[in-house]
Amino acid sequence: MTNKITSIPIFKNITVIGPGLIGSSILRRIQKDPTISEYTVAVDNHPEVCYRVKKLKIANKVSSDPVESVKNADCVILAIPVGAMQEVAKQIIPHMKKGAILTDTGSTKASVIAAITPYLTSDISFVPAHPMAGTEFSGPDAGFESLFENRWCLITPTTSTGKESVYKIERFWQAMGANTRILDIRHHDKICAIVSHLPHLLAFTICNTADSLADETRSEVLDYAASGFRDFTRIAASDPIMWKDIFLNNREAILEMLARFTEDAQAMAKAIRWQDEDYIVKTIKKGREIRKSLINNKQA
Ligand SMILES: NC(=O)c1ccc[n+]([C@@H]2O[C@H](COP(=O)([O-])OP(=O)(O)OC[C@H]3O[C@@H](n4cnc5c(N)ncnc54)[C@H](O)[C@@H]3O)[C@@H](O)[C@H]2O)c1
Ligand SMILES: O=C(O)C(=O)C[C@]1(C(=O)O)C=C[C@@H](O)C=C1
Repeated sequence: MTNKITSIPIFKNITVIGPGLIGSSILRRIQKDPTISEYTVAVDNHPEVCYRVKKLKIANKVSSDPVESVKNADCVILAIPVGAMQEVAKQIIPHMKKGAILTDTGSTKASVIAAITPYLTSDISFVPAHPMAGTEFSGPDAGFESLFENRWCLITPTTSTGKESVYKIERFWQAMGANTRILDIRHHDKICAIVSHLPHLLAFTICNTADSLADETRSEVLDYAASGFRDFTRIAASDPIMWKDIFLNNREAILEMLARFTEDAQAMAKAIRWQDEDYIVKTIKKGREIRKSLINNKQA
């Protein structure tokens, strides 16, 4: 059965490969707004994910066969870990419909583009995209239809991405509730290294540092964790496969941002050692300003 619509949908058939947190949130939004797509197929290589998506009734069809599932799609969305993009793209592109759009939600862009481009044919337009929204949870039960509401979706076209397909993917993400922005590929990876990848690296590391403390101190960390440490543990609870893939696929930008951060942390250490009050207060004030502007931009 297809979704009931009252106006021409952006896409007739959408196939989502990887209906986890991001993919299932997309499917839920389409279910709520059938002007996005008339018919949806969800594909996953984990039987338990297929089982849950069927139970949740968030797609018209659920399958474990990517090749069969892309044949009728006008738009195929890869919502899988960035390290799995190449293998899946290689498998599906030869079976996609002429004129169809291939897009993704991956957190790194240069590596995903490099992985997919060799398999593209002239009749498939690839529109790389990255919704800047998520949580520390993963899997189909973690998704929700308002996940992308008022968040940014960054689109990084390549030199061969058609203008018309970029426009369609922009409309698609706007229908998801997001604001869209076109960004240069390398610039995207640099920005995400500082606003997303480095904070996760710090969160994973601080939890490991706390865990490697002496036994009695470690148990106290857990007993008395105030909100500072607790906030780090939220993002440190994120999926290991997804984050291993992100770190290995945006190496240069992450290492550059980590080096800059290390220099700044050293400067702060020096200020504490020499009791440089001005430097310490100036640094803290900058943090407060950033928090205020996030709240003003409705991103906090
Ligand atoms: N979680 C976030 O906050 C967030 C935000 C924005 C973008 N992203 C990106 O979106 C993508 C999906 O992230 P997520 O959080 O939804 O992950 P998730 O783990 O919740 O879902 C990924 C799904 O892909 C499936 N999968 C993995 N390999 C597959 C394959 N070869 N074939 C078919 N299915 C496969 C998994 O079984 C899983 O159901 C990733 O590239 C991630 O970097 C994540
Ligand atoms: O909000 C969170 O918990 C997230 O981890 C979401 C988050 C982020 O770092 O902001 C994670 C990865 C993305 O690619 C985009 C968004």
